[in-house]
Amino acid sequence: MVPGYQGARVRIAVEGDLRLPASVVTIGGFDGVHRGHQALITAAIGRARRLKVPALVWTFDPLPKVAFGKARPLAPLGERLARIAALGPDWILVAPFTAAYAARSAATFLAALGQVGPREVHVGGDFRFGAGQAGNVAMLARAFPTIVHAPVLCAAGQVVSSSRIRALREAGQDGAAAELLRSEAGAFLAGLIMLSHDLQGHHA
Ligand SMILES: Cc1cc2nc3c(=O)[nH]c(=O)nc-3n(C[C@H](O)[C@H](O)[C@H](O)COP(=O)(O)O)c2cc1C
Ligand SMILES: Nc1ncnc2c1ncn2[C@@H]1O[C@H](COP(=O)(O)OP(=O)(O)OP(=O)(O)O)[C@@H](O)[C@H]1O
Repeated sequence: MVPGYQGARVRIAVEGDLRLPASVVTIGGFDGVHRGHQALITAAIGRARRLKVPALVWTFDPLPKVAFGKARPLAPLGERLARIAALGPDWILVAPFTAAYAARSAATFLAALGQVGPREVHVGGDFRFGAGQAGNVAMLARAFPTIVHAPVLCAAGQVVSSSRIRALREAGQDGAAAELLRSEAGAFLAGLIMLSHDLQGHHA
């Protein structure tokens, strides 16, 4: 078996096309799918297995910070999806982050989230949503059971973040950046295999 391959099929949907009666959801741009993201997604998948409902990773394309011209992505969408798929969720939902989407209110976003039946939502404490970033975890928690995760730190005790990885790369510290992005050996390959299964499924 390929290391990291969970044996499950990961399905990809576009927001609006998917309705689920129940799920465990985690949400974010997940740029790079670094070790903090991996821990968050893996925890959400663990809870979904325990609750016997599908695990769904809700992400955005383009990344909001890229759409707002604040940063360039660490990796293209295909790599992001493959790295998420390698962690073994049942669904990856991609929301097209258009200007109209970014203008949606926090309440409108919560209504869309409701369509996938969140039994739990897993995010970090800094998660924001809705026009002007008006929505926060307190608002999310009023709508759905919300689990707020403490940030994963690196060996030096600093928060692992996409911004920090970008800064490390810009400073020529590629090794340190790669360490924060590290995942199980073969996991990226396994994710690609799962995605290709998914594409074959769609074309069958
Ligand atoms: C419906 C919606 C509207 C958003 N509008 C804005 C916005 O106006 N300005 C902004 O900087 N970010 C906006 N965002 C992006 C969020 O602040 C945030 O980046 C996104 O939910 C992903 O979370 P993450 O940054 O923790 O990965 C919006 C997000 C959503 C879901
Ligand atoms: N180190 C971390 N540990 C646990 N959760 C994290 C960590 N970093 C981000 N998250 C969570 O992952 C989700 C996606 O976060 P996001 O894509 O903004 O990552 P980020 O690394 O914080 O990016 P940026 O540096 O651009 O702000 C959010 O719910 C966020 O709180």
